[in-house]
Amino acid sequence: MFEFLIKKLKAHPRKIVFTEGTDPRILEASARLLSGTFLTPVLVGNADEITKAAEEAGFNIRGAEIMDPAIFPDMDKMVALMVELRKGKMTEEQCRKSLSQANYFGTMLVKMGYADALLGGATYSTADTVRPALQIIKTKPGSKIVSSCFIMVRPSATGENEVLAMADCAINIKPTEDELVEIAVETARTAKVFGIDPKVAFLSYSTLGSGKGEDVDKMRNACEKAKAAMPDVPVDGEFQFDAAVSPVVAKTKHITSSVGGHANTFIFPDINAGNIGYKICQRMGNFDAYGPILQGLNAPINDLSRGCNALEVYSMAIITAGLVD
Ligand SMILES: CC(C)(COP(=O)(O)OP(=O)(O)OC[C@H]1O[C@@H](n2cnc3c(N)ncnc32)[C@H](O)[C@@H]1OP(=O)(O)O)[C@@H](O)C(=O)NCCC(=O)NCCS
Ligand SMILES: CC(=O)OP(=O)(O)O
Repeated sequence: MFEFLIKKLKAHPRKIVFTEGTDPRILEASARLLSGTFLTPVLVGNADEITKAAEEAGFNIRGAEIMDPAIFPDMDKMVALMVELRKGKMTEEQCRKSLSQANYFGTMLVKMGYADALLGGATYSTADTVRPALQIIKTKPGSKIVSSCFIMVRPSATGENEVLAMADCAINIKPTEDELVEIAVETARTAKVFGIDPKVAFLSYSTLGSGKGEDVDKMRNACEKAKAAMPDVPVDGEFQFDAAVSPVVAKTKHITSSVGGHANTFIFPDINAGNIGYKICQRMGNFDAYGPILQGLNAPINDLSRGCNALEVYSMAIITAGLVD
């Protein structure tokens, strides 16, 4: 599934920071990465503890770099840079304290060029993984917000994978109309990277006015703006999920566009719907969930679900570093 990214990495090998250096899933994924030569793990933590955890779990991590904030020789330089980047929002003392933690330290390793990418969140919550990136790395030029999407993959009977994109399931709690437009544009772009020809549905509890309410209006208005923002991509809504994916239901609910019944890129109204929706798909629909893949951030940093397994860590590491420009 991600061979195209491995090929890219083989041409330009990278280093990726893992903020949870002693987690067995991270160690297993690192061992697997080290058996290739395209992505070097940089494990954050105490070297003795990491080595012991790897030995106990039976994983060979020879070749991985280990970076321990407690003995990092350039810590003063790192603190000074973080104080400058936080522009009066954090004191030197607050920055030094933050940098003793793997999430902030790892993010600064990327900022300072010690590594190319970062993957965290095996035990850190999404908020604690993403906040340092929002504060230090910031949005890339042209983006107003950082958002996220999941690439959902399920093998089909034909042997071809069924691949969907879902957003925003992890970052923006209650996106505004304009934020939903930005999320849709970024998600259509991400979908294309993963071989999806996007058909974007704005989801709701209403299909084309069948239900009333502020949230329906928000999705309908955002959908109209998204159509204007990406005229070359099929976009439609507001749709209920069944009308978005079932051609029969789409016909019954009088949808005439090519998106109805055939959507593969889903924009949820808020994080409640998005997070619950992708997890239902993953746990009851047998989809593998890759993400949350952050969009609009000025460096390749990604989060994991704490429910992830080692294979998902391995794949997300390749996705994260493979998306380096
Ligand atoms: C992402 C999240 C952690 C940010 O929350 P927060 O840290 O409380 O946010 P704050 O408002 O204090 O902002 C912190 C910084 O991030 C920036 N920021 C916050 N959300 C942002 C976004 N979506 N895009 C870009 N920047 C953002 C703020 O501008 C601020 O920058 P500054 O400190 O330089 O001024 C929060 O939106 C969140 O908790 N989201 C849900 C995460 C979650 O639980 N997901 C479910 C499981 S995946
Ligand atoms: C993405 C997500 O839901 O993360 P977690 O399961 O860690 O909360």
